Amino acid sequence: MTIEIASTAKSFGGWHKQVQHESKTLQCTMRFAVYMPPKAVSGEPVPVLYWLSGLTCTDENFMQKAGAHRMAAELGIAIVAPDTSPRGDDVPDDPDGAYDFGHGAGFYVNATQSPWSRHYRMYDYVVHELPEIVEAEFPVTSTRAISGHSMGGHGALMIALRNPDRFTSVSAFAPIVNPIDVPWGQKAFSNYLGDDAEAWKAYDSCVLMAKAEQFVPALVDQGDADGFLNEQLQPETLRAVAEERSYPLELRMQEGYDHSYYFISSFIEDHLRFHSRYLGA
Ligand SMILES: N[C@@H](CCC(=O)N[C@@H](CS)C(=O)NCC(=O)O)C(=O)O
Repeated sequence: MTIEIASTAKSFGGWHKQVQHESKTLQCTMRFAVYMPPKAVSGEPVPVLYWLSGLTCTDENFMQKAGAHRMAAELGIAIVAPDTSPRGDDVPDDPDGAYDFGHGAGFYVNATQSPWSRHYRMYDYVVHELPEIVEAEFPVTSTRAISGHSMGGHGALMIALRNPDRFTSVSAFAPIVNPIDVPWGQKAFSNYLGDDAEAWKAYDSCVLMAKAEQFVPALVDQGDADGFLNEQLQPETLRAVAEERSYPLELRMQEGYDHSYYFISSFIEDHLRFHSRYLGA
């Protein structure tokens, strides 16, 4: 595997790098971002928090706007932020150019429907190819946590619920918890996965949590002034499942916060400290 370092910048004693590579899973050139804390830079392997961003994002939004580097440096945690979809002129996009499907909106699923199935395999990319590259190329351990925002919060919860042995802990900001039941999820899943809604359930956190046999500690923050709260996010549905199953979920409603990175940057320290307890960082 060949990777190319597209940019490097020192940050809080560690390094932020953008990494470009040919993805065999997604059949296109991809870029992801890595933050390496000072501990890793001095040669001691550190655990990794994978961050999955929301609609319209690239590898840049979280790294530039969340203010996570200071705490990751202090705790000795690496952060890896992939792009949110396959990219490039050969990768089909929403025919109307909508922001909630296609480029920037891979929804972390493996598409089964034409023309999406050739490139849109973000589930396999995040679960398998990305950690393989990161663990081969950087001074990290194979101890992993996962977090994300909105569509990426859906991705983080769903991936942790499906892979409890691969992640020590999961957290999310304003996640889409029940995509099979809300417009963003229904549009994406019907196109990527087809009309049979049974197939969608494999990617729905509420469905997965209801039948989970192994628990991954979970923290979710949700702003109550988030414009997407009632139509798209509906975290109370996940709370009800967690209570029913005695799942270790802490769901915090945060008064006055919206859907933006101002909200994420206000609570990212709590999320990093939460993960560090399980990562053994
Ligand atoms: N209408 C908005 C909806 C998309 C949106 O709110 N995206 C969130 C994730 S769901 C985001 O993180 N946007 C990028 C940013 O704030 O940097 C847009 O086009 O930006």
